[in-house]
Amino acid sequence: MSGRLATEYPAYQKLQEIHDNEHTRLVLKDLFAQDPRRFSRFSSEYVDATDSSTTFLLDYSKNLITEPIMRTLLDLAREAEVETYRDRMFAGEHINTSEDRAVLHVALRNFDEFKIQESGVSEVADVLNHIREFSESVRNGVWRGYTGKTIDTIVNIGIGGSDLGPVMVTEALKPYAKRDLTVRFVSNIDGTHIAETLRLCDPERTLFIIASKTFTTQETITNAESAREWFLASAKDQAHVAKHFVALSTNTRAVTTFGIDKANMFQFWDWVGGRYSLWSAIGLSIALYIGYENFEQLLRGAHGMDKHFKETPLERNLPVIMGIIGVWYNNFYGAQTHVLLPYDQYLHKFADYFQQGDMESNGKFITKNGQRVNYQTGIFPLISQPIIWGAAGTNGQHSFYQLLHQGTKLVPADFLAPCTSHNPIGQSKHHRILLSNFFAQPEALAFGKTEEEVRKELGPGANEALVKSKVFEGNRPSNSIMFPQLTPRTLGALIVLYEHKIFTQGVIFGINSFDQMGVELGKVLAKNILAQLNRPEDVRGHDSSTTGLIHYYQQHRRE
Ligand SMILES: O=P(O)(O)OC[C@H]1O[C@H](O)[C@H](O)[C@@H](O)[C@@H]1O
Repeated sequence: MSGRLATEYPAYQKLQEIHDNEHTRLVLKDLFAQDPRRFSRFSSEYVDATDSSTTFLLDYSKNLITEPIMRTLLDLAREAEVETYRDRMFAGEHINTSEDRAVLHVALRNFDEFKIQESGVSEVADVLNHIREFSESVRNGVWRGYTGKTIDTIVNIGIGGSDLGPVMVTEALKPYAKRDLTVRFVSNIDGTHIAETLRLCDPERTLFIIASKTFTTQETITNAESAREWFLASAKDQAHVAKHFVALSTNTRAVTTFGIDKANMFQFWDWVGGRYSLWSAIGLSIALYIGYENFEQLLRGAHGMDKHFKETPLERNLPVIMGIIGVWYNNFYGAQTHVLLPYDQYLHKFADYFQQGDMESNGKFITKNGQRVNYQTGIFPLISQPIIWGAAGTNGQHSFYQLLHQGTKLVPADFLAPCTSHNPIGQSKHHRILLSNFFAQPEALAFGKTEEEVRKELGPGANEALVKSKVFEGNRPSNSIMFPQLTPRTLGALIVLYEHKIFTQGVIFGINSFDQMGVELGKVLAKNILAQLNRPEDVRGHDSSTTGLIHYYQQHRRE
């Protein structure tokens, strides 16, 4: 995050040389054959410092790496000053330079361990208490709606970071949920989203959480207004809003202007980035759904990984290891994407969540110093940030895995799975089948199937084209992450593993991972266009394509 171009570091040049000279020899089949200890050399078990049941295994041995490569990647991390920037983050320095803000999501789950000085940090415990009291009163039926009935549905209205984290975590931790409480999420401005959600709600028993850091986001405010209108159509009296609407925000004035009582506002602070906010008041829907104790376990699991990231030497620091291996593929192999493959249905929103986490953090072409990251040196463009995608369980195997195994693109993958399912139906028959796939896929990707093996299988006289089409070249890298069971605490640790991986890569790339200037232009243009939609003669200042599209809409609409 010094803002220097990654390519300027001596270790970067060295990595380029290693790649140029050795990449043809980096063949997983050979690397494993040459070194019987490869698994133990390149795998590590994480154990939470204060709770030994929070643990996972990271196996990164099926990567195109050797010890000298890892050493040089670690040199790169050191030259980029990953440790210094990490410490500056934890110290509350304003490392988000473009917005002149501290980056302190770590303070939300700190439980007073690290000393952090920044205004608002001392209020974290109070907000957690507020979350505890409120969630308990809703869950135990003390909090009642305007007709005296208990709440049975929570509707979180928010978008981006005010939606994706709670969506992912409430799905992931469903086994811990109070099942007579339903949680729903409305994010899209498309009226269909709120309309279809409200169809499922009873105004007397629904609690709306308006989640927006800024409380100015067009989608959220518009959806919130529509929800209030829908609610008042039944409740009639504005005074009843207080029992059914609460806000999560940093913007007290906008919340009260909307008509939500300050007492029903859960505060957070400008040093919490949207995509790092599920640990803040934005997690209220999580606490309501799984209970405050479980929410706190999630935070404690997150804190454990913070401690690991802060205190472990780089060569054993798991987020750093994942980060530098990612840099190896993105920058030296020209990999353009990274796939997240949780073999756990409860994690089916994991990739969606990290699409924002990773791509909104690091999808930037300008360094902190305002230089353009350089491309097009050598064969591969130096693409510094991957596109994140993925799907849960074996579904992907029946869809896009064809490309993973035999396509022309290198797609580094992370496989994740629990040893024990929360649903051991059929005496865990399902889970054993699931896991057999979790073990098989990385193996197939790494080691493939040779032409010789195919020939043997097909027998003499086999069609040549058929033989070729059945060959798996292998050598496709992956990480595998296994954990005993998906608990709140383990989930907290896993999310933070990725958060700090993203941090590490952002520092190496020299970019500011904590602003999001790239989302602004579209918003400004949409505002301008919204004012022009009524009449064709108002449509001005656009290219012919945009003008043509708006005119088509104006001709065909039926409103
Ligand atoms: O929480 P809000 O202020 O409503 O912001 C919601 C989202 O919108 C913005 O466009 C940002 O790109 C996201 O980072 C943010 O999470």
